[in-house]
Amino acid sequence: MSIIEAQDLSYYYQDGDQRRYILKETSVAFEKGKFYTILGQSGSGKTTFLSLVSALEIPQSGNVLFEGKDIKDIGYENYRRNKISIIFQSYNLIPYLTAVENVLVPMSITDNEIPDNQLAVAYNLLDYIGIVKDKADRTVNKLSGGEQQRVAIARALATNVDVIFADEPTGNLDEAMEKEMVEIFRKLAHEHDKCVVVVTHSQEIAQQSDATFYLKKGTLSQDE
Ligand SMILES: Nc1ncnc2c1ncn2[C@@H]1O[C@H](COP(=O)(O)OP(=O)(O)OP(=O)(O)O)[C@@H](O)[C@H]1O
Repeated sequence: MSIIEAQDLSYYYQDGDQRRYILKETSVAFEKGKFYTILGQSGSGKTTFLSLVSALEIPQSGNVLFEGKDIKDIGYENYRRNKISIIFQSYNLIPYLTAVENVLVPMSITDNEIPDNQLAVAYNLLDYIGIVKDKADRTVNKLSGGEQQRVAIARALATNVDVIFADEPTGNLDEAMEKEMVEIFRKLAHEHDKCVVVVTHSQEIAQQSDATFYLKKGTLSQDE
């Protein structure tokens, strides 16, 4: 069964008296244990799509289901806080906190069960993603872009959710770092049974994923 399902999603903005559709009755389903990519030209609506499936925006019509249940009924805030994580191109970390403090933040606001030894869990997560203790204790503005994105991935894992959305996560990183990030996403899907959905411009990343969807004219499909 799919963990995330978009059903007939439509999203438009009003341009004078015209409705400009970014997404038009598009449907797609994602499963656990798989690493998906979404490709599409600039302005095709990829970020908009991620915003809808992560409940940062609400579609004018259509539904998003999580484990078969409409996220409207789960509650948008509950869904955002407890069911999914988002990784952004610009990391969106809190710059004056250390790496480990950034990872602790979502643990303090989720309703999901988190072990008592949160600090140890946070250090472990960072270590797993390649941030050793010395770097974990640095304020994040003293880390490189690649290191900051690792912290953002560790933060995304902190609440133990099954679904990870990422919007151009390697957009600010060099090729070597991009490869390492892709390895992490593959591992999260294949070894930790996460559902990982990555929006990207990179054909190379798409080739490494289990399935690629192309966003064109408001519709997602597996055909180029
Ligand atoms: N509220 C809005 N008002 C006007 N235009 C909007 C609004 N929301 C989105 N758009 C436009 O919709 C289009 C789709 O935007 P979106 O950011 O989803 O595309 P994208 O595929 O992620 O692009 P990129 O690859 O460049 O990040 C863009 O042309 C954007 O300017």
